[in-house]
Amino acid sequence: MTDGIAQKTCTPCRGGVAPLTQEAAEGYLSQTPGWELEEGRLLRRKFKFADFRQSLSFVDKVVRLAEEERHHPDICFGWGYAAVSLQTHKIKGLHENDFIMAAKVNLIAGS
Ligand SMILES: C[C@H](O)[C@H](O)[C@H]1CNC2=NC(N)=NC(=O)C2=N1
Repeated sequence: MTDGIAQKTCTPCRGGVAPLTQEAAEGYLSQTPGWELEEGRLLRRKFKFADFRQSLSFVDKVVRLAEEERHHPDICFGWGYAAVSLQTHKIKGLHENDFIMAAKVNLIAGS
C-alpha cells in the first residue's frame, strides 16, 4: 500500500466542517480492514493479543502515533485485547483524519 490513506498525515481538527456522510465513510472503510462504523459517526476496532503486556505494548505505540498525528483515539485495553475508537470531536462525526489514524493503527498491529 504505497499510495493508500496510511501515507497521509492528519490535518488540524477544526469545527465548522461537515462530517463525512455515511456513504463517504463507507467508501473509506475498504482502506481500513477490520474497522466498523457505528451509526456512521464513530470508527471502532478490537485487536487481540497473546497477553496483557502485548496489549500494553500496542497501546503504547498507538499513543506515540496519536501524539505525532495530534489525533487521539479512545482506547480500552486489558488482558489480550485493545478496543480502539476514533471520532473527530469538534464535528461529532468522522473526518478523513479518523480513517488515516485507523489505517496507521492497522499498520502498527500488522494487519
Ligand atoms: C486541540 C486539539 O488539536 C484537538 O482537540 C484534537 C486533539 N485530538 C483529537 N483526537 C480525536 N480523535 N478527535 C479530535 O477531535 C481531536 N481533536
